[in-house]
This record gives sequence, C-alpha cells and structure tokens, in this order.
Amino acid sequence: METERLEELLGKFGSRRIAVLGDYFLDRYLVTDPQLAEKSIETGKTAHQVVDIRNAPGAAGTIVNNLAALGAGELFAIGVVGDDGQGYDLKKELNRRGCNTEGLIQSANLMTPTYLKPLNKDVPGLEGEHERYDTKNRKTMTQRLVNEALEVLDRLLPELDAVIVLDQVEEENCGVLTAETRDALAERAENNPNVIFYADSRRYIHHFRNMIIKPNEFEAVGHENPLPGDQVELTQLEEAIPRLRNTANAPICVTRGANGIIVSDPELTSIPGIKLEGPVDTTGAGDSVSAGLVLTLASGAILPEAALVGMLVASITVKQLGTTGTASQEQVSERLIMWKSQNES
Ligand SMILES: Nc1ncnc2c1ncn2[C@@H]1O[C@H](COP(=O)(O)OP(=O)(O)OP(=O)(O)O)[C@@H](O)[C@H]1O
Ligand SMILES: O=C(O)C(=O)C[C@H](O)[C@H](O)CO
Repeated sequence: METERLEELLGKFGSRRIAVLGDYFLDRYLVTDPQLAEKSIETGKTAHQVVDIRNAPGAAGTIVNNLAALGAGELFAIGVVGDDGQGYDLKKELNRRGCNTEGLIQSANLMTPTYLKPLNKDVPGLEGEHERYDTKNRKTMTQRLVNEALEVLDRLLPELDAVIVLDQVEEENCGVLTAETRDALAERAENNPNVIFYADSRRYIHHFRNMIIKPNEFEAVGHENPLPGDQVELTQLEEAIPRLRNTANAPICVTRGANGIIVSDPELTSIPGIKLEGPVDTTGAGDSVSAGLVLTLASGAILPEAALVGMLVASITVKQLGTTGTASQEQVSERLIMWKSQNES
C-alpha cells in the first residue's frame, strides 16, 4: 500500500459510525507497591497495598478503545452489564472516549464482567501481573435482555457503517451473544448488505453466519489449546479458509501472531507481520486488529488493505506492555513505512 492510499483511507475514519455489540468487561488494574506490603494480623498473609487504580474498557470495550484512538467518527456500545460500581466505571471510561453508551443495558440481576488485575508497579508487562480475579455471570442470559440489545441495534442500523460483534464469554449462552443472538445477527447481516458485519469470538467463531469472521490460526484449523510456540502451517490454512468461507457464507480473516494475517477475499492473500524487537504484550491484540480492519473497510478499502491496517494497529499495541494499548493515525502511518522497508529488503 502506498502512503497516499493510507492517508486517503485514514481521512475517512472521522466520519464513520460504528456499533460494537458484545461482551463489555471492565479491566481494573490495581497497581501495588511491593515496598509498602504489609502482613495481615488476622491471616498472616500479605496485604498488598494499592497505590493507583486504572480502569479501562475491556473485551468489546478494547475494540471501542482502539476505534476511538484511531479517530472513528461515532461509536455506539451495545451490550448488557450489571447495575453496580464496575458498570458505572465502565460506562464512565467509554464515555470519556466519546462512545455513546445508551445501548449498554444495565441489569440488577447481573454483575458487570470484570478482569481484576493486581500488578507490581516495579515489574513492567505481563510478568508484573499477579493472579487475576474474574467476575463473570454464569447464568443463561435472559431473552428479554437479548431483545433489548437487538432493539438498540435495529434503531441504530440505518445510520451505521459497520457492526463489530465481540463474543468474549466462553460459558455457553451466558454472555449477550447467545445462540438466538447469533441467529438474529445473521438475519440482520443478510438484510443489511450496505452495513459491514464482522465477528470475533473466543469459543464460538464457527457458529457465526453471513458476516466476516476473524478466527486466529488455531481456531481456523480447529487446534484447541495451543501451546506457546505452536504454529499452523500455511498450507493447512490455505486448505481450511475456503471451507470456513463456505460455512460462514462470508469472508474470513485469520490472525497469525507475528506472521500477520491471511484473508480470503477477493482472493486468498497473506499480509506478512512486522518484525518487532524486544518483548511484546499480546493482550487484546486481536481486538486491535478488529478495530483497525473494520474502520478501514468501512472507509472504502478492500479486505487485504483493511487487514494490513489492522495488522499495523496491532503491531503498535503489542509494544505497549502491561496494558491493552491503542494506536493513533500518525503511528499507523509510521508503521506502514517500517512494514514497507522490511518487505522491500
Ligand atoms: N510477536 C508479534 N510481533 C508482531 N506482531 C504481533 C505479534 N504478536 C501479535 N502481533 C500482531 O497482533 C495480531 C493479532 O495477534 P494474534 O494472532 O496473536 O491474535 P488473536 O489470537 O487474534 O487475538 P487475541 O488473542 O487477542 O484474541 C497479529 O495479526 C499481529 O498483527
Ligand atoms: O482474557 C484475557 O486474558 C484478558 O486479559 C482480557 C483483557 O483484559 C481484555 O479485556 C481483552 O480485550
């Protein structure tokens, strides 16, 4: 891609309207100072001392975060959270990023899904994170709440350029993306060909229909529980992608970690990754790809161009250690130059 083409696409980001429908989590980082650690008189265990609290939108919120940093025009959050302090903090953080949260339905019967991440302020990156505490709902999502979320989507659809679906909750039907929601979305996607529909899912990516799907390389070939260092052969992906495309009835984007991304349309195209020096933190890397890719596609790009931008965005965010990072348009432009120099030499 030429710099001028990238600038042309970036120039349209500010007028795009995108809804992110899915599982909104609160990422709550408790920054502890080990020098201040105390011992509990009652239990004898360490009482870690929190010196700072950082709240960030997680899961579907990570996509919003990335879209906002890339300068997307209007953002709409659609999902279901609890009527609690975490829900308040999550909405506050989304609003701070300019995201409309009227479609984030609050229910007193749910807890706001939260990743509570205590960390050691003196150890950067993932290594500094303590054990994590997750708050998740383990009851089936009610159809009433699903319907409310779909009503919000239906009201917004005529004005939208794209809908990004993010299915984070692995417990079946316990998040907003239940089997019924998936069917309803497949129907919306079919009936609204002018709106881009795109889905990513931790566990159920193979169940989405009529919309672009983004499995990673392991999910694409059905390799469950990959070990660090595992890779999938290119030939295996080349065989799997046409099959996936048939089943999904829509284009496929497969993320391959440091090796970049492969897309199915208009023809099978591999976008090499960027070679990066030093440590990376891939938390939320897939969400960065989704934000960059869909915003670029909604700005008039073809899929390989959009995937390249998604890859560039993720290559910036993985270098931000200990946080689910974001990228600005300026950083994306710089990264394109780096990618071109690596691929031309
Ligand atoms: N080591 C790395 N070096 C360069 N880029 C990387 C590296 N790891 C990840 N990326 C970038 O992040 C993107 C997504 O990575 P990966 O395939 O690991 O994510 P995913 O499995 O889709 O996401 P997630 O784990 O967040 O669901 C890659 O396509 C690439 O752009
Ligand atoms: O699931 C994990 O491992 C995460 O850490 C999730 C992140 O906190 C984040 O919410 C993903 O966007």
